[in-house]
Amino acid sequence: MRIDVVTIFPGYLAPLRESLLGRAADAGLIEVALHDLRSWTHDVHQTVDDAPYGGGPGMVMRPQVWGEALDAVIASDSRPPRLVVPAPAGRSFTQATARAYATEQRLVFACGRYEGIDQRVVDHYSRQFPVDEVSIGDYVLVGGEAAVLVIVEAVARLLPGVLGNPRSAAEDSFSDGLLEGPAYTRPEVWRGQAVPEVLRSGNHGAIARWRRDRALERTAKRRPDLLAALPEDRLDAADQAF
Ligand SMILES: Oc1ccccc1-c1ccno1
Repeated sequence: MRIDVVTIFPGYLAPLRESLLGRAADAGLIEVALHDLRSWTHDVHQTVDDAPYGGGPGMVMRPQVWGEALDAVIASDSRPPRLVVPAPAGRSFTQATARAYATEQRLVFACGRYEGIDQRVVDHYSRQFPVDEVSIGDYVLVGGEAAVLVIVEAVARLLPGVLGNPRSAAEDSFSDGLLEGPAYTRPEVWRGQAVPEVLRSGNHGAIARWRRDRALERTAKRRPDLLAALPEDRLDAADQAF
């Protein structure tokens, strides 16, 4: 997978070259290219924003600069892109979105700052490629760069060969629509708290049931919306207690 990120703060995306993602890039599983939006400005101040039409606070990022940048970046590789624009008003980015993005040949991220990017940029490219405005949560950031770090990590870890143990991605939270339950490791007792007996029993059936119950319990308590959204056939008779 090829990932391009257009931003006025390329340094913010340096973590994409670290650890898991760094190893994935070194193994050729993902190819990450960072592009400084200001490279496509033509004035001495490298202006990327302007006052919003209709007035109001803040500044809006100019369509001309974004158009030249995205034209150049998209043309730099033959793989068809999905353009992803992190935005507080975007559709929620979920594990399902991450799974869908993991099947793409190429993701091009446009990092907006200030009050966002002139809407005509999204409208223009939507006529040529799939374009998603996505939100990583109900809060406001200063720019899209942090959201790109979150999205790229959630997607890259699903790519074959990126995680050491492929079962991790298959069994982590949300993979079965539920939150993961509690996890334990040695020592058996820590500050007077013992690891639940069942986990040390070696009874794999009982362990699987206990883990399912803890996941259902935690999901019912913390994210009842996820439980309500589960298709009927995903809950068996033993699950009905939740
Ligand atoms: O708050 C933002 C500002 C710019 C770009 C993205 C965001 C955002 C907030 C939540 N998800 O994305």
